[in-house]
Amino acid sequence: MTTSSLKQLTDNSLVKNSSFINGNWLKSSATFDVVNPFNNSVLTQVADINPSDVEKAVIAAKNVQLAWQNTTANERSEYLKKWANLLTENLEDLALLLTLEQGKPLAEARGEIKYGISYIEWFSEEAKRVYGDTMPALSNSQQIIVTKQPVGVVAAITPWNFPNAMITRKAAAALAAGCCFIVKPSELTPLSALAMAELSLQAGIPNGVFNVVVGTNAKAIGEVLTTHPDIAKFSFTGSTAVGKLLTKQAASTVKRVSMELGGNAPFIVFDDADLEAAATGLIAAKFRNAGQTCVCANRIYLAESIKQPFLEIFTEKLKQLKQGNGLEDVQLGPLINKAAIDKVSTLVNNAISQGATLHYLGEASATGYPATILTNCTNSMEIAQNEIFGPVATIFTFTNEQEVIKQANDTEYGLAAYFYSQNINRIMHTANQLKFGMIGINEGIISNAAAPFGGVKQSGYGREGSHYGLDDYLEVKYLCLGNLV
Ligand SMILES: NC(=O)c1ccc[n+]([C@@H]2O[C@H](COP(=O)([O-])OP(=O)(O)OC[C@H]3O[C@@H](n4cnc5c(N)ncnc54)[C@H](O)[C@@H]3O)[C@@H](O)[C@H]2O)c1
Ligand SMILES: N[C@@H](CC=O)C(=O)O
Repeated sequence: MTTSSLKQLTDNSLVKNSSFINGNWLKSSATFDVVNPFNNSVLTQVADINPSDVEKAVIAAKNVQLAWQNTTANERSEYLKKWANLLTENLEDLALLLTLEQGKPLAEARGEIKYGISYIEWFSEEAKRVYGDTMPALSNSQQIIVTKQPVGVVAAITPWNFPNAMITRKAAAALAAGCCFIVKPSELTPLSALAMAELSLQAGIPNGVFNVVVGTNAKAIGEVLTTHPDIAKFSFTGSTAVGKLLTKQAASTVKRVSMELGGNAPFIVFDDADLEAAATGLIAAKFRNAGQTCVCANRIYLAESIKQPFLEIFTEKLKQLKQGNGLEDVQLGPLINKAAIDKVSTLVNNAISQGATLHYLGEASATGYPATILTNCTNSMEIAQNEIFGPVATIFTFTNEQEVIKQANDTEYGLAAYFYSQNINRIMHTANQLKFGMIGINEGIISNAAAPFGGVKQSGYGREGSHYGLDDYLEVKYLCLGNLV
């Protein structure tokens, strides 16, 4: 399967070319190109929403908010299940679309669609478990009752690196809680979001409950979504720089805000680790999505005594990864665009000029970046303090536990961290001291719908997935029942 065209889809009605508002496809005279990052060919054109039309989505969501929140939890659960089932029935087409617009290997794209569906399935069940509370009152004539209510209309902005799952992780929780939802996906990957909209229509989700606005003027669209008084909550996944800006904007109407931002994950291999397992975990944590993942291992700390044997195992594994067109039998796809390649290239060149050693350089396609291992890295290098977002493994060494924990925490980010050890005392001590929202212990892949995903420090706040994932979409309401006799 190598022709790289949307014609390969079994059901071409999944290819939609305009924003989805109130159950309708909103045309616009202006369009933008959606490009396949592997060969830079234009896949299709999509209507570029005029930012003044974004308010139509807000009005549509507001108009139906009360009716949606008054459906029963079971009814919302059924809608979500139908949507999930339709995504499952169309898994192959959705994966193909995702690879074509984003570049990741087809097997990974299938994995992302299943991962995205798992959030819809998860929250279709959690919808039924929005429990309240009662508390002992200070007087026998009063009773304290706590209920939970949907916050209201939710707006979201999502990135290109997970065009499906970063949307379902928010939308499914919002819809389950009883909130109507508007999302602006990345302009680089709008087709996956629009296909999900088509399937929401087929699932019978009422008009106005799920809306998708697509356009290139992210700043202006973002301004509407972060400042409109009829939007109660704003949820963002993307870079820390943009997250800071949007947080400020949302403050003007004191919106509830969730921020899923960038990461700079340390990956520590202690001298008592199972080296084979650690190398396998590192391949997954570092090279998934060609290193374009917020939870990617960004700094790899090896105990000095196991550095050589570990590097031998790791390098051998890395040599097995083939890079190229995501539709062929490869494990590494292209980077998203030329700017991404240039950024990675600059970080690597600067690291080498600052003393890092080029230990391994793989082969790359024209639009990819070669799988790379740099040794002799130090925390003061630019590459250690920035998200690399590419297939480059940077190796640091350490000689004692306290030193490596200090180095691992030496970052403004706090999303994910990983370490490998077989000593339970060391495991608990290290896990407790790492200042990150998620810790992989002897595990390189930590994301799943049952677990709370999110960061601390400048990686943001709020949690997605798990039973915690509903909290951001619910208001706690206290009822004081008085004058009881
Ligand atoms: N913590 C998480 O769960 C998580 C998940 C995925 C990606 N990320 C992060 O996302 C980043 C990569 O994605 P990206 O390059 O798309 O990030 P980005 O911040 O550049 O863009 C994310 C989204 O914001 C929009 N945007 C950009 N500028 C805007 C503005 N001024 N106003 C309103 N919207 C604006 C973009 O169009 C896109 O839809 C990385 O930093 C990665 O770590 C975090
Ligand atoms: N890869 C993350 C999202 C960040 O890029 C995930 O595992 O959900």
